[in-house]
Amino acid sequence: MYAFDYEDIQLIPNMCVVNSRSECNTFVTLGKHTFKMPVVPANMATVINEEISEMLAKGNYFYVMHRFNFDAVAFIKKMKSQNLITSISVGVKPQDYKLIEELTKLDLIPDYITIDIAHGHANSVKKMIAHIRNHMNDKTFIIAGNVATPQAVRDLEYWGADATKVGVGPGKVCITKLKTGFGTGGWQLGAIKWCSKAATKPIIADGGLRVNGDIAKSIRFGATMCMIGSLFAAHEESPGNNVTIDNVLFKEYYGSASEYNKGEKRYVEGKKELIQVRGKLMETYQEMEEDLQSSISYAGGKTLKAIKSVDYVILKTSNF
Ligand SMILES: NC(=O)C1=CN([C@@H]2O[C@H](COP(=O)(O)OP(=O)(O)OC[C@H]3O[C@@H](n4cnc5c(N)ncnc54)[C@H](OP(=O)(O)O)[C@@H]3O)[C@@H](O)[C@H]2O)C=CC1
Ligand SMILES: Nc1nc2c(ncn2[C@@H]2O[C@H](COP(=O)(O)O)[C@@H](O)[C@H]2O)c(=O)[nH]1
Repeated sequence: MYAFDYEDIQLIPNMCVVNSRSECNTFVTLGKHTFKMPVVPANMATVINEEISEMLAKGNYFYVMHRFNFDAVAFIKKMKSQNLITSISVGVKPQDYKLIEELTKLDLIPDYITIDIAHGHANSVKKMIAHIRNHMNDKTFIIAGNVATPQAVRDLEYWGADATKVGVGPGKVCITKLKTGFGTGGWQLGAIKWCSKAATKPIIADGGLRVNGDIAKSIRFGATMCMIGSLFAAHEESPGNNVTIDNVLFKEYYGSASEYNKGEKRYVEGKKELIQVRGKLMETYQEMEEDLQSSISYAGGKTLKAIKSVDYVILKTSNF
């Protein structure tokens, strides 16, 4: 397979069928719910917190709360008391099994559960999917990952996942490729294409998106939703620490497998970066929505569906 990434591709316009880009609709359905945009902030401690989750849910945007030092029971109670969508992450450790049991007992079943581990094509994920299904039946939508191959997508779907998350090592603060030699870093868009051919359920493209146009490219190659860290990490509301250098405000953005998140230097596969603060989160959402509406118009349609079949070229040299 030819390995290519976001910057190696350009989508080719079709004849326009709208008079204004405001006619283009960026809505996407995942499970039982329809959201305003096919994007979700990464479930990382420097990207999302309870306040942002609540704000996104109220705005009808998809979110996945992270799983680090976090009281899922209290969070779900609070969100459900406001009739908001509930979406949490779990790992595969004993405490994660207990959490599923406790949530079931308390009748606090989340709308979405993301099983979030580095190497998601694993027996541990198979067991966790079975555990969730045993307790919650089909009342929750299970997203499982992360994976990198069609076989992994087929297995996770067969084990009961409702959606798979694709991307091992393409992230901005990821060092998996350097530390292990493995992953989709450098060819993430190719991996999305390859995996989506095997998928019968939605795929979430996770990591490696660097500009808004990468959302349309992910959709063209088979993603239903895009998980994004670095583009969402540096806003006034972002949970990362503030750092000021020469009167310019930055936010810390670090990997979930970095020493900063883990609190120890064991199996480190993530690093920390400073990103300049770019304003309010909702301003970025607004800009992303407008850019995606433009993408839909260039695709010659009125909905995201139009993007899925546009022609594209692979550039001889990267356009960046
Ligand atoms: N998308 C990506 O490319 C990556 C994402 N991450 C993120 O970092 C966070 C921490 O991930 P993770 O370490 O998996 O979570 P956890 O620390 O919760 O570990 C989950 C379990 O999987 C084991 N494990 C982790 N990596 C591997 C592996 N390569 N092979 C076999 N077993 C493994 C761990 O044991 P033990 O630690 O003892 O091996 C542990 O039992 C997550 O949020 C994850 O999404 C991390 C790396 C890559
Ligand atoms: N290899 C690692 N990947 C990580 C780590 N923490 C998070 N991630 C992944 O990155 C994406 C976000 O990528 P971005 O390019 O949009 O910034 C996130 O959703 C995870 O899948 C890590 O420590 N190591």
